[in-house]
Amino acid sequence: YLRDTVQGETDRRMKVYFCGSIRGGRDDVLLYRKIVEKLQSYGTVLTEHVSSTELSDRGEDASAAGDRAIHDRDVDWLRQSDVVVAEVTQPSLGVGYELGRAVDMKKKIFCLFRPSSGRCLSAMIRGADDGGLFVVRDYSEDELENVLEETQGNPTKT
Ligand SMILES: O=c1[nH]c(=O)n([C@H]2C[C@H](O)[C@@H](COP(=O)(O)O)O2)cc1CO
Repeated sequence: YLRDTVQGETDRRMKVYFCGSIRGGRDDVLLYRKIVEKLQSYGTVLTEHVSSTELSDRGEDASAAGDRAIHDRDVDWLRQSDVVVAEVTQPSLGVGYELGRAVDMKKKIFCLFRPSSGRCLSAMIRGADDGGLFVVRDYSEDELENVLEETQGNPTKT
């Protein structure tokens, strides 16, 4: 039952903050979709919009809310979250910023990177892996199902 509840709190679902590139580029949006669907079997994903194919690299409607509103809402969600899961293959300033803030908040962080992209992950992300609260996991697309199930780095195991 630990799967969809927070340890010691059987009355509420785990809150997951998912990070993925938006203005940094939407190349991996279908992968974000798959990750978010999987995470939704573990708990509530606060940032489901990140995985929406409707959302372009312009981001959410900034005219209605403004970038400040997006920022403040997201930092608030980050604070509320039990775990942060980030797909970090597509470089994104916003994702890097969220991860830095999350480290400061001492959140449990799980980063997923695909070496098959040919990219080399930022040292500020790979180098933040401490084998404890901050874990970076290299994976390939066909491993996606298993990677979130694994004990080591599994966001649902505390
Ligand atoms: O419209 C938005 N809504 C939003 O929630 N974000 C947050 C969530 C994503 O994990 C992250 C993406 O940052 P960026 O847009 O710099 O790639 O920032 C970012 C934007 C646009 O920057």
